[in-house]
Amino acid sequence: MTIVCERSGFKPGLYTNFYMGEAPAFLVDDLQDGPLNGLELTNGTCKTTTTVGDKTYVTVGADDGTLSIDVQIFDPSLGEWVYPTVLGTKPLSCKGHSTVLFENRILVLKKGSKPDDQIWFLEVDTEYVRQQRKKLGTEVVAWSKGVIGNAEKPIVISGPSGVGKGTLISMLMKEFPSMFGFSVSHTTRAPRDMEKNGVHYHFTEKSVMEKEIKNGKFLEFASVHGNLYGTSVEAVEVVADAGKRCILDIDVQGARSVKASSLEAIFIFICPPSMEELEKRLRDRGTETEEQILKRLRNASAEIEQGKSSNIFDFTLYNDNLEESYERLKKLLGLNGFVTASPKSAAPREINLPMDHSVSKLDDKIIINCISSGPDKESKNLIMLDVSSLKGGAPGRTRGLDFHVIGSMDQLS
Ligand SMILES: Nc1nc2c(ncn2[C@@H]2O[C@H](COP(=O)(O)OP(=O)(O)O)[C@@H](O)[C@H]2O)c(=O)[nH]1
Ligand SMILES: Nc1ncnc2c1ncn2[C@@H]1O[C@H](COP(=O)(O)OP(=O)(O)O)[C@@H](O)[C@H]1O
Repeated sequence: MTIVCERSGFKPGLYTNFYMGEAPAFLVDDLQDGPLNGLELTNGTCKTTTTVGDKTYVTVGADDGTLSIDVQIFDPSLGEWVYPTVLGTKPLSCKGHSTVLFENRILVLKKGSKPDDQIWFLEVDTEYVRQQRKKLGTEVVAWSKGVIGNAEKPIVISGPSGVGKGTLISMLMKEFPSMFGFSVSHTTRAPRDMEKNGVHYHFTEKSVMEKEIKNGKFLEFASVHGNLYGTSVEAVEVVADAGKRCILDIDVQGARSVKASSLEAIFIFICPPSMEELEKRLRDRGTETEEQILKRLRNASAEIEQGKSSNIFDFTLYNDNLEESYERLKKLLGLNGFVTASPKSAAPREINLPMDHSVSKLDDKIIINCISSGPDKESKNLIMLDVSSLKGGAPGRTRGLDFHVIGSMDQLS
């Protein structure tokens, strides 16, 4: 990838942003006659430009916190602005933003935002974006929120209906409430009597779910026993953001999709001691009609076959005696003899970036130059954003970020 920023006094890839009122580093308006036609920029709008290869990405947001950031791409081969398909949840409530190109993504720093919402990545040419571009046949960009620190690997649990997945997961969550969080899936099936929307599932209309699948909301989805089920990117990320380890209860097709995704996870398959016992558990549970029970039993053999023979699963757990199976599950998760149920590692460092800052890239480092003005002095801080061990990315969060203060200076004003 080449970075084309050839204006005089402008170092390639070093400083590709400006904010209305500051000296512009690179004027989009200069690209060609009138390339901003159609952007309708008004006062109070913040825009940045970043050039990647022969394309210019413009991010536009309002500095009054009312608008999210929108993206347009100027493609010189077409000589026109392209409005890309924007995947992922985009950042909201911006009070201005600055950008810098980092490899195949544009790092966006939101001004005046909370520490957990100030770093975002607009992926413009990552593997995921390239795949989606091919699939959708349009220009694609994808948002991914940046997160300081890392999260523990999620746990994917699969197995036939009635084997005891839900029971084992509930036991784990009850014993270790601060350690584990459940990924609440979306489904088009009807809720059971005791099931709560948003807790057990997000019960969703089929047409709505199909539309959301098209919009890239799901990490994986599958048709199971005649209904649609899917794990949204958000379902996994909210658990990780809360510092908990995410548990996914999904079928074998879903497990296969997760295995192929960028989400690193531990895969566990739960097996029944026999088909007779599985049928007994399903019938005794009393949540399905006879027709649904028969359908689930028919699907069970194929699921067990795939669970055992595919290379998806790291562990197979036979759920015969419940207490013993639960102990074995804890053992394979390394939880035996765990006394304090608080695994949280030290809280990641948080930094409140002041409104007045600029961002630049120096070699492989992101440098943030912050200026804070007090009544009688002005402080300047140089902060390095460590991006050397990024993990994840769209679809999902970009993790592994860290801040280091590398210099500060107070000046009397
Ligand atoms: N692929 C996929 N499967 C899911 C998801 N949520 C649940 N499932 C699976 O769908 C199947 C049916 O789930 P459910 O209707 O709750 O019935 P149960 O397994 O008998 O409790 C189970 O195998 C679940 O693991 C999801 O988000 N994605
Ligand atoms: N090891 C076990 N022995 C006997 N019954 C079990 C065992 N594990 C779960 N059950 C029961 O089997 C039924 C199905 O379990 P559930 O957790 O709902 O399965 P799944 O989530 O895999 O569909 C429930 O009534 C549950 O109480």
